[in-house]
Amino acid sequence: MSLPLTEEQKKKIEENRQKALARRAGRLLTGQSQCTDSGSSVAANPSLCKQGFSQNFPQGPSQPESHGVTVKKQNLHTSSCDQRPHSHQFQLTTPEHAKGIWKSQGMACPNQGRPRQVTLPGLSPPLAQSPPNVANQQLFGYKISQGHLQASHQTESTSDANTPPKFLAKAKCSWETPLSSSCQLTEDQESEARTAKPSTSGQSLSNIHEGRLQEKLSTPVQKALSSQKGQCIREGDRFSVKIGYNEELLAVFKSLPSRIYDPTTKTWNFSMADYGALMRAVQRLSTVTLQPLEGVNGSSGAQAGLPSALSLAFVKGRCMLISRARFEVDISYSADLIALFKQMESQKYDVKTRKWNFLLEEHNKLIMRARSLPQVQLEPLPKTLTLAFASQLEKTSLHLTADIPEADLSGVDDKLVSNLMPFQRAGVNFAIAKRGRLLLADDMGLGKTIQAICIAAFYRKEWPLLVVVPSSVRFTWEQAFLRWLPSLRPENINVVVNGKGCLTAGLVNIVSFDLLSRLERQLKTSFKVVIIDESHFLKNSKTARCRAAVPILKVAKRVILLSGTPAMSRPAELYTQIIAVKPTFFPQFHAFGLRYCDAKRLQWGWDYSGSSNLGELKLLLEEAIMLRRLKSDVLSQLPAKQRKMVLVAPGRISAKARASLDAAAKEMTKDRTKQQQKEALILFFNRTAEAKIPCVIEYILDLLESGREKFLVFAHHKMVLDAITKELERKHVSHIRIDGSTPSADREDLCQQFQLSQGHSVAVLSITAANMGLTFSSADLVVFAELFWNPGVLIQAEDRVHRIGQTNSVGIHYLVARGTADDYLWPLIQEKIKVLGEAGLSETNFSEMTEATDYLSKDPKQQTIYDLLQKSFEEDETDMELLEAAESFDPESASGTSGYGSCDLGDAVDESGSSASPPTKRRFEFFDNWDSFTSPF
Ligand SMILES: Nc1ncnc2c1ncn2[C@@H]1O[C@H](COP(=O)(O)OP(=O)(O)OP(=O)(O)O)[C@@H](O)[C@H]1O
Repeated sequence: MSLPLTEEQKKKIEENRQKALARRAGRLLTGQSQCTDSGSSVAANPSLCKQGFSQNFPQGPSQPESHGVTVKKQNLHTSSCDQRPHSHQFQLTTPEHAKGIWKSQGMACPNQGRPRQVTLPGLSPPLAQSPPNVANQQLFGYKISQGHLQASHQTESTSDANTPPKFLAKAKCSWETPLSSSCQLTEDQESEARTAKPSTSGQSLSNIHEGRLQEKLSTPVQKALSSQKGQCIREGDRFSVKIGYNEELLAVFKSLPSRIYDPTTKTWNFSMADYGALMRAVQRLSTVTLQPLEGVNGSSGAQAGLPSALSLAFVKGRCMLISRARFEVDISYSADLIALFKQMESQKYDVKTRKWNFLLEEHNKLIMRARSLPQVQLEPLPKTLTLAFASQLEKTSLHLTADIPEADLSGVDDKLVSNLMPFQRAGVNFAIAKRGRLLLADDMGLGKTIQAICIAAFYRKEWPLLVVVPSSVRFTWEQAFLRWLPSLRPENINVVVNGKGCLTAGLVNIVSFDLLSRLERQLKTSFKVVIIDESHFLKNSKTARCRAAVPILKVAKRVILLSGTPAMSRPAELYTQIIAVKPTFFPQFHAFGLRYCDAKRLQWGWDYSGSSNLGELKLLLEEAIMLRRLKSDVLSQLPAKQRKMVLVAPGRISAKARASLDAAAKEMTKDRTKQQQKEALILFFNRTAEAKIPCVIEYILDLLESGREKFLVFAHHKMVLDAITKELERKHVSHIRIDGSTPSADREDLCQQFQLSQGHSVAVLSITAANMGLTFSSADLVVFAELFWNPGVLIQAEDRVHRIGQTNSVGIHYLVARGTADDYLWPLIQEKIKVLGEAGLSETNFSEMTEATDYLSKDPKQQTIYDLLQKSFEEDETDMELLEAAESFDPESASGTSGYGSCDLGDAVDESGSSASPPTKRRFEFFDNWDSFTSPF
């Protein structure tokens, strides 16, 4: 990417060139007359003439003429192979005619066939043989086009039977004719030859010599018709060669010491030191023509008097950050710049990247000095980076570890502070050091919620607080606030459940992204403290969510963004989150796009979907915006299992489902016979399953949107399993399903399929059919869409993931829907687990590891139901009855207690897939076993 030379530079070059040409012409003519004066032909004393050349002109490689002189292609190169005519008549030989290959004179000369000579008096002999007065000779009255020599003069030729008449008539060649017709010209070439008539008059001596000089500098050797074309391309201080396969050339490549083969581009590249050698070798190859590098002197600028093209080339590049302390310069070769680099104290050359790098503290000095080099344009680091790394830029010595002070959390509830794990405490310190504006991007399950609550609580004086979350976790957030901040009363928390809600009614206001975009107009004053959970939901600036949230964030004093996956596919997704935290960073997206999104201008506009300079982006984010720890970084601080009770949104339960549930609950509290009570209980469970479906689906989709790739979803009712798989199919999410109807033989295969799958994959599993014997250790999250009254079965199901082979801490999410049977099942399960733990039969303590363990209200009606459940489960036959009854649940039936196929039967169903009723005995064996574990008393 070189810029045009300035007028002054051009003028200077032209002056130098003219002087050099004049000097050389003088020397050349002296040499020439010596040759002719001696009265011998070139052949008689070739070395003398050759020497005369070599003293003045670069040997070997063709050179581009970059001094404003038109390049005419002619091979005037002298050669040690003395096949030149021993006369003033210009003669060329045509070897290997059969292949149509035009061998250079520098090659070992062919001797196949007797060379036939065509005399062309109008053409001059080679330069070394030229008489002093050559002005009127048609030295350049032909040109090589695509390796063909084309002449436009009247040709006097000896008659040659092997020369095709057409060629003789039209081409008017002046070389020894080939023995075949391979030298025939195409129509295009003929017309090219016609238009290539030389000016035969008015050519000054200097012009002629200029032309010769150009030839000497820039002309590739005359090649045969089939010569393979290639091109040299400059790449910093190296160059690559773009050409197809050629055996001879490959041998040359392999002989060059600096050779590197790039398998990606399938090209060879070399250091500039080998350029001259390569071009000289190529000149001697008959099968290859290489277009030289623009502006580069192949003999490394060795000719006296000529300005080095390399030193004149305009180079443009930029600085890139490579670590918190160093930056590198990405720029093409410039001798002056290298000299400058070497003056820098902290200079280092990276042999791998072939780039120079320096300490940040030398950045400004380097930029200033580079500005004094007229041929160099070096772009400094962007302002955003210099601001973010200001401390490094100003440093005189290197302190790489950023000291983050311990925050004073004495104003935050002790329950929370004392429960923070060390890395969580460090996260809080980081946030406070960043004045409450950050993107907390810890891996999923590392406890971003507790950290965010702590950070927000540190700024409690600035509340009311706004918490924007995916709608499926609004109530989980409410519970987390209540759990970790006992100083907060439930009435201080306002969960906005619909479009009629008020955004500012509480001290803590929790709202979903979608409701925020509907309600933001309510805001008269801005929130000073805002938490955004799953902030990557804001990745697209055109969405209503983003349009509503970003203005709120820009004016807020504290912005706590939480995301385990801030960008799921490309850096462009980070932009809105970056400006939400630091509105002054990259105020224009385009600047961000150019640097980090590999922005490309296409026909219809700019494409920002790519990525570039990711290392630098990571450094910038980590320095100024983001804190990210992976599970593997803090594994030693994590419990093996992290259970989470997710209170799914009651608002998602339809009015019809709610009515059914209420009716079922009412039925249970009536004074009925034992059998009637059980029937009511069964109906209550079935209606719970039905009611939870929309919340479960919403939660699973939110997990997928949040970047959770692989997880297990356990459910009990066939109706729930069906609804989940149907939705995953609709969304084209890869998944497997194992339920009671899955033959044993297929289960292991499905399990393996899931274990080996890449990307998004969900295992939809029946609690009763897939809770043992299978390993799903490639996932680290288990979601229970439904609760099951036997906690032993739940723990066994959890352990499908938490087992040998699992290297991560495992997340367990229990979806609990308020106003359903879950209200009773959840405390009941915890109670049972507690009993097991006390008896030393379970290490698990749900009560300590989950939020909201005591949300069950003490309503007498509810207490009755709880008691009923507890009593029922203590009876041996209840499992059987529940399963049997649930199996026949048909949501469409009036009673809700009849019909088949709605509940998954676990291992009980006949593996042949028969829909006939499975043998009852076998069906319940499994539960009998589990009762012996879970109900020891
Ligand atoms: N210090 C802690 N003490 C007790 N429990 C904790 C602690 N930190 C996290 N947990 C528990 O770990 C579970 C996961 O935490 P949380 O949901 O905040 O993770 P996350 O990072 O937000 O995950 P995701 O990105 O999946 O939402 C929760 O049940 C939470 O209560």
